Amino acid sequence: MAPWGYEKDNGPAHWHKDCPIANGKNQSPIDLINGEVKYDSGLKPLTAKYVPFSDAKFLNNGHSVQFQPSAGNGSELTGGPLAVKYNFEQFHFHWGNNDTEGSEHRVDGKMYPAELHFVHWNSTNPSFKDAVGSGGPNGLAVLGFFLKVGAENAALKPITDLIPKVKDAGTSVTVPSNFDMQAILPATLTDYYTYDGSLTTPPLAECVKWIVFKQPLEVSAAQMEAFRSVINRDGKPMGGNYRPPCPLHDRAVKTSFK
Ligand SMILES: CC#CCOc1ccc(CNS(N)(=O)=O)cc1
Ligand SMILES: [Zn+2]
Repeated sequence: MAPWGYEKDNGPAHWHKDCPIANGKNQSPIDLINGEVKYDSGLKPLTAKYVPFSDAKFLNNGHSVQFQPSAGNGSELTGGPLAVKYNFEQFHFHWGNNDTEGSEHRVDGKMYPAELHFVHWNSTNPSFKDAVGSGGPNGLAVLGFFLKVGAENAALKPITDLIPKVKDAGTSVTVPSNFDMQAILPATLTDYYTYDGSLTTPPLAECVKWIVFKQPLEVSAAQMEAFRSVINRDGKPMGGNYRPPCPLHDRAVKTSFK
């Protein structure tokens, strides 16, 4: 199979050939249906502490654009549905070629123009790769933020301003060390959906505690256009790099809000 992607000949419908777990019972993303979720008063507030990175790259890996520090720096996620501390690994985006599509998760069938994922790994593992392969839904914790078009996002501007430098697959740039990742997050990490799921890209491992925030972040139309200028490894616009929703099967989606 050609390397996986989102085109007709290598997209989500093909992924099961290399990753049979694609047809598993704990796959992501899903459609978050408000009439079927259950409020859980036991969900604690989430705390994300992101400290400045001295040497981080912003790169085009052919299927997304990704902020990737070279090694751990003590940025961590705790609380919410998580029993232990999780280390920050990377963040990346999924988006569409127009404002009616682009997010991976949906809310009552509604798609947002984009979705931002902050990937973290369970610190009881020796490494990120061990956490992916650790089995069960506590290997990784991914924060999902919907993006909608509105005001310019000043916190993401240092990143969206770098996009022209990583237009082509396989390119990367160094991110200025004064980039403040914490500023991307809302002041309080409240009102989220959480459920046990998987990576939404190969290897599709069912190792993820998903935490998807109800409140979208805003980005400007110009920032959305920057994403839409990114090219994938086939030389085509990368927009459309989202997996469609997967069956919920017998999973529960819990909410931190009523
Ligand atoms: C071992 C291994 C591996 C690959 O690790 C990843 C990590 C994150 C992702 C992105 N997946 S998502 N969209 O669910 O955050 C894909 C592969
Ligand atoms: Zn993702």
